[in-house]
Formats: sequence, structure tokens, C-alpha cells
Amino acid sequence: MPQVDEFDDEDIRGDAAELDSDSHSPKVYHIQEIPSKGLGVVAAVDFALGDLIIVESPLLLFRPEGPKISSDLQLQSAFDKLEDGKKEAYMKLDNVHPESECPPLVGIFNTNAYDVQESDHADSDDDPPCVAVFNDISRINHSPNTIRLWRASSSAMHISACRAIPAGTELTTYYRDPFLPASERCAALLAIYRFHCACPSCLSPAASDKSRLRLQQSRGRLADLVAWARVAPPSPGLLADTLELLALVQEEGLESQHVYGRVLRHLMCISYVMQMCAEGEEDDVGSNAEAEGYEGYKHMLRAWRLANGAEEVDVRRVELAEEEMMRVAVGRRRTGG
Ligand SMILES: C[S@@+](CC[C@H](N)C(=O)[O-])C[C@H]1O[C@@H](n2cnc3c(N)ncnc32)[C@H](O)[C@@H]1O
Repeated sequence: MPQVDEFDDEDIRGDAAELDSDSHSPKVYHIQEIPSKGLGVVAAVDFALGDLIIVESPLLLFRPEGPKISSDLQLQSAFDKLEDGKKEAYMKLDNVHPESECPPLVGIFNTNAYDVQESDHADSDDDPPCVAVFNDISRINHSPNTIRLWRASSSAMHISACRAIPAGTELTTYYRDPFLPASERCAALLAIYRFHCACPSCLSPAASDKSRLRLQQSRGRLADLVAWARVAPPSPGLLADTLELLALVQEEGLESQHVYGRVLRHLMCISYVMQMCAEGEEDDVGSNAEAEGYEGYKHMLRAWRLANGAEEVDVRRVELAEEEMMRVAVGRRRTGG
């Protein structure tokens, strides 16, 4: 476990949450026709940030020896080993690739497979991805309102809400890296999945690329939080600036991404320090009525961290370290140290 100074939410994925796929019964989601998208998955109840919605083991899981598209022999052999029910379910999945282009087995694979790591703690460079196709999760269309987390220890994909999702809303997940420029994202979606993405970001690519670049560039500054807490006095400007980043994350629908965890962590720390300073000094830097406040951000960050694979025990440890860091920052500010 890293010290809080080195801490980044990308480091606290754990092995926990061994939930089985029957843990939600009756189903909290439905598979149904979605206009112009084929089938899709729709929430049957309201979900809050962090709620676990689907836990599913793959129909088919293997490690390709080569690039996806040229792995048909290996795919055939993995398919042949499946029990009949799974073969039947696989063949019912969507296929956007005509037979003139590739056999149905490959077309279905290319329309529905996700890359997954063989180990929960793998360094992505050292651990070539496996590929997995799912009965229900492969029905989820592209766009972003869920966090997708592969648990290698239980060979199951977990889908959790990355924001509030009211019943009746379609559940969606990213097919491609959302920080690629919109033109590259759209080209990949068209080439592999054969659709034109009509989400607000892809429809306004220039504005969206600019916002996403700004969020990417904020990474260093957000990681610098510990240094800030030690030396810099909190200011309403810092809060306003970070709330602006939060608004960008929400406008761009990037709550499933690590930048959201970093922004929430920053807001949690800023509001704690400002609140404490306001209590101690009765100046106006602590008036953050427009924000959620310390407890609100802490709650959101906890839900987000757990949905991203952190273990409860590690989250508590990190929260304690963060609180200590903020207490020290407030103490320094009070004593001018
Ligand atoms: C993994 S499947 C998703 C489930 C699929 N809609 C079905 O009927 O089973 C991927 C395919 O769904 C469709 N799709 C996914 N996201 C979409 C979107 N945002 N807009 C339009 N079509 C989409 C595309 O045809 C894509 O190739």
C-alpha cells in the first residue's frame, strides 16, 4: 500500500468483492431494443454512484496469440470447448461484420469482445490482455455511465454506476479510450463497431477535445495536492478552479475515469481545509456553500474508489492518511508554519 504522499487512486485496486452473478435477483436491469442501437441494457431500478449493477462471468475467455482479427483458429478452438448452451448464447450475440468480411464466429467476437487482464494487479505492459465475451455485458452499448472492472481473481466483470442512474436509463460503457481525440475515437468506433457515435462530445469534437485535454493536463496539478496542503493557504480561487474541472468531467461524461477520482479527492481536501480554517479563524475562505462539502466529497470518493476495485480496508487506511495530512495542513496554516 503506498503512503499518502505517493497515493494515486490507480494504486488501490484490490481483490475483494467476490460476489456471484446471482447476487441481484430479480434482475436490476433489462435487455431491450434501443432505437438505432439494436439491443441494449436498461436500469430497472435507480442506481447511485458506486452501486454494483452486474457481476458476470464470460461466455468465452482466452488469451489471443496474435492480434484479435487474425486469431480465428484460436477462437474456433476456444469456442469448440464451450458447452452447448454457451455456444448457443454466443451465436445469438450481435454481429456487425458481414460474412464476406469474416466468418460469423469472428464477426461476433469483434463486435462483442473486451480486453481483460489475467491478474488484478498486473502491469498492463507485462501482462498481455485476455479477451472475454459476455452474455449480458456484451449487450451494453457505447457511451459512459458505468465503471467496468474485470476481477481476474473471480474471472468476472463488474459493472457499477459512475453517477446517479435513474430507472429506465440505458446503461453504457466505453469501447475506446475516451482521451483519444474525438476523430480517432469515432474512426475506431466506425471501423470496429460500425456506428457513428452521436454522443454530445463526438458531435462537438473541437470543444470536447479541448475540455478533455484540459482534464488530462490537470493530472500533475491534482497529483500535487500533498505539496499544496503543506505549503499553500487555501483560497476560494482554488476551489472554483477545481469545481470547474468537476463540471468538465461531468459535461464530458468522464466519471468512470481516474481524473474523476483525482478531482473528488482534491475537492474533499480543499473543503476540509477550508471548513477547518473557517471554524478556527472565522474568515470567509471556508464558505463553500456551492460545493458538496467535505463529507459529501468523501462519500462520493469512497463509492468511486470501491467501484474501481479498491478494498474497503485500503480505502479506510487511505482516508485516515488523507485526514491526517489535511489536519497537519490546517495546523500549519494556523501557526503560519
Ligand atoms: C457490444 S455490441 C452492443 C449490443 C448490441 N447493440 C446488440 O444488439 O447486441 C456493439 C454494437 O452495438 C451497437 N452500438 C453500440 N453502441 C452504440 C451507440 N452508441 N450508437 C449506435 N450503435 C451502438 C453497434 O452496432 C455496435 O457494433
